[in-house]
Amino acid sequence: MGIFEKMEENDQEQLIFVQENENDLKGIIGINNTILGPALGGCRMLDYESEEQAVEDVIRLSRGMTYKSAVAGEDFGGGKTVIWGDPETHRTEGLFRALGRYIDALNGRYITGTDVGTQPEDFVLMRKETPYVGALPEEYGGGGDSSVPTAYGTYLGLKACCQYLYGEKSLEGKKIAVQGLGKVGFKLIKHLQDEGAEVIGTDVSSERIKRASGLGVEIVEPEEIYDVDCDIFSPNALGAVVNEDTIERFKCDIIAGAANNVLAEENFGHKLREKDILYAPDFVINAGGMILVCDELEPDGFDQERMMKKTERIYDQLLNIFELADERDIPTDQAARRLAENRMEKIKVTRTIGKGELNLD
Ligand SMILES: NC(=O)c1ccc[n+]([C@@H]2O[C@H](COP(=O)([O-])OP(=O)(O)OC[C@H]3O[C@@H](n4cnc5c(N)ncnc54)[C@H](O)[C@@H]3O)[C@@H](O)[C@H]2O)c1
Repeated sequence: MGIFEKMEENDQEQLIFVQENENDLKGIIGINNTILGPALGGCRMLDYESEEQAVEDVIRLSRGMTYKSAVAGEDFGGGKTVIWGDPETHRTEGLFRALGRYIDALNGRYITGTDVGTQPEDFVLMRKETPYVGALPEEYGGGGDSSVPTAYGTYLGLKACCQYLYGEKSLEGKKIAVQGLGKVGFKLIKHLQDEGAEVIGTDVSSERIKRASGLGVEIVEPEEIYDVDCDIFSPNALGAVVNEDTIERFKCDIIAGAANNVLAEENFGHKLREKDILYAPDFVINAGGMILVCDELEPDGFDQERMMKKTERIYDQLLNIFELADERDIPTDQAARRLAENRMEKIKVTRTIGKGELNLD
C-alpha cells in the first residue's frame, strides 16, 4: 500500500520526513488529527527494519493518540514522532536538538515527549531549541514519572471492569495475571495487593521477577501466563498479545492492562466479545501518562492533585464505554472509538460558532 493510501485509511493529516546528515537524524513526525487542539504524542526511537515499518508505526501510533486524547476529554489532537536509529548508540545531543528545530518550525502544531527508546533527559536537550516539549523531569517543571498515573489509572480501570461485570468494584480475592513487571506493572501489583487481590506475574527480566517475588507474587514462565485460570488478565508488557495464537487460551473474564495496541488486529475485539471476555480498550485505560503531559501544558503549570483527579475519570469513562458497547452490541474498542469520534465531531461544530465575520475595514 502506498503512503497516501495509508494516510487516507487512517485520516492522517500530515507526515513530515526529517533528515540531517551531521547528526545522523532520520525521523518522521506524524500529525494524525488536530480537531481538538495541537497534536500531542511522544517520540519513539527504534532501529526499524525498513522505511515502510517506520511509516506504519508513526501512522498507527499517532492515530492511537487521537483517540486517547479525545476519550480522556483532553483538548489535544494525536501525533507521534519516530526516529529511525538504535537508542543504545544514536541518542546524541545533536540529534535531539536537530529534531527540536524541525518541531519548532511547526509553531506548536505538534508537542512531543518520551516514548519507547527515548528518555526525559533527551527532551531537556531538545527544549534548548523548542518550547513544544512535555514529559520533562520534575526539576524542569515536569510531572515526573508517567508510569505513576498510568498504573493508577489502570488499577481504577480494573475496578471499573469488576463493577460492570460483577456489580462490585472491589478487587479483594480476585485472581489477576499480570504480564510485565516493569515500571507500570510493578506499581500496579502494589495497588492490587493493597486491595487483597491474588497476583500471578511474569516477566522476561530476572531482576524484575526477583523484585516482584519479594512482594509475594507467584511467578510463572512468560509463555504460561496466557493459560492461567484467573478473573483478570492484565497485559503490561507488549502489544498484540490478543492474537490468533492466544485467543483460545485465555481463561479469564476480563482483559485490562496498560500495554499499547493489545489487540493484534481490530477484529479481535469482536472475538473477545463472542467469548464473553470484557476488554478495557488500551487507549482508554492507559491514558494516565498522557494526562500527566497534558497537565504540564496547562497555562498555570503542572498540578499533581489535579492530574490525579483527571486520571480518576478513567473509571467512569470505561463504564460509559461498556454501556455503549452493550447498547449497540459492538466490541468495547469500537464503542470507545465512537465516543472519541462523537466528541471530535461536536467540538468541530462548536468551533465554527462565531466564525462568520464581515470585515468592513
Ligand atoms: N509508562 C507509561 O506511562 C505508559 C503509558 C501508556 C502505556 N504504556 C505501555 O505499558 C506497557 C508497559 O510500560 P512500562 O513503562 O512499564 O515499560 P517497561 O519497559 O518498564 O516494562 C515492560 C516490562 O515487560 C517485560 N517484558 C518484555 N517482554 C515480555 C514478555 N514477552 N513477557 C513478559 N514480560 C515481558 C519487560 O522485561 C519489562 O519489565 C508498554 O506496553 C507501554 O507502551 C506505558
